[in-house]
Amino acid sequence: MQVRQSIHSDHAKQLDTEGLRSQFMIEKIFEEDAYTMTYSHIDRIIVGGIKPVTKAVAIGAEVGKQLGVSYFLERRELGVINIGGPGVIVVDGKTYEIGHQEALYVGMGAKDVQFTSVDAAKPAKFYYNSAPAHTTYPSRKITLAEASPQTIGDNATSNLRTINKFIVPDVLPTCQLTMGLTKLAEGNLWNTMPCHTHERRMEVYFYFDMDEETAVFHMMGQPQQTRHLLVHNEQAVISPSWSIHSGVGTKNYTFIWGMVGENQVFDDMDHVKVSEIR
Ligand SMILES: O=C(O)C(=O)C[C@H](O)C(=O)CO
Ligand SMILES: [Zn+2]
Repeated sequence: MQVRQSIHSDHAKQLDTEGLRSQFMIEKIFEEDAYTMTYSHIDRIIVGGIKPVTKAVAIGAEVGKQLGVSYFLERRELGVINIGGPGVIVVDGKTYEIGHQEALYVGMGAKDVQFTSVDAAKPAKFYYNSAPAHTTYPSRKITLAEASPQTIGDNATSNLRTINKFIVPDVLPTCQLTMGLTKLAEGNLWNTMPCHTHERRMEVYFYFDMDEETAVFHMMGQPQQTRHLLVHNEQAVISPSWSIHSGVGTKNYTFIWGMVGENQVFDDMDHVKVSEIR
């Protein structure tokens, strides 16, 4: 498990490229037949990927020890979105078939969660976020059709995109976690511009569906102290509450956003005018 401490905006604005990358980027999300796990002190979100190829993968008791509990989800909830081939998740004996771009919410208290791929030649890639929880809400699969899609932006501003809200209060109850998947239309490059902050929630962006020789310039920092991070395929960025989170790609791409914090109101954003960004 990698641990990232919270970071103050006054500290962040002093950092060079390597400093920014080591604080905010998660460069490797998927490893074959294993899980990865990054624990951020910012709202105590956990971020990672699970890629079973030849065997089932579970987040086992070893993590319970690091979290000070006896198993991973003893005091946590989990959101998973599969960006790979068809997969299966078994939660305490109950089987969920999770296809490409389908999601599973797992409520607090699930003891045994096993991840497998249906076809080793097209392995599932389960990207996940986990947040501290106070009660158990029912585990549930969410399909893309159920994910409350919203198409916004415009070709003229190169930001036409569809936001698929998988894990939001309109779809199912959770303690604090919200997650969704935003897909940019072909020829469109900008996400979340005009940009925003939300002091009440942190957010993690995970970029994927990117070709080898493409990149996203992810914008971060306070609105008048912006910096950028160069992101390649299947890399994630931790965005503290004080930071904008927006990006422009050299080609269209898809990303998963996950939020944890004070409220779950998707539209509760403090928008920043483009003319006011520095
Ligand atoms: O494309 C977008 O705009 C988004 O996906 C926005 C994120 O979901 C977000 O920042 C929510 O606060
Ligand atoms: Zn946001």
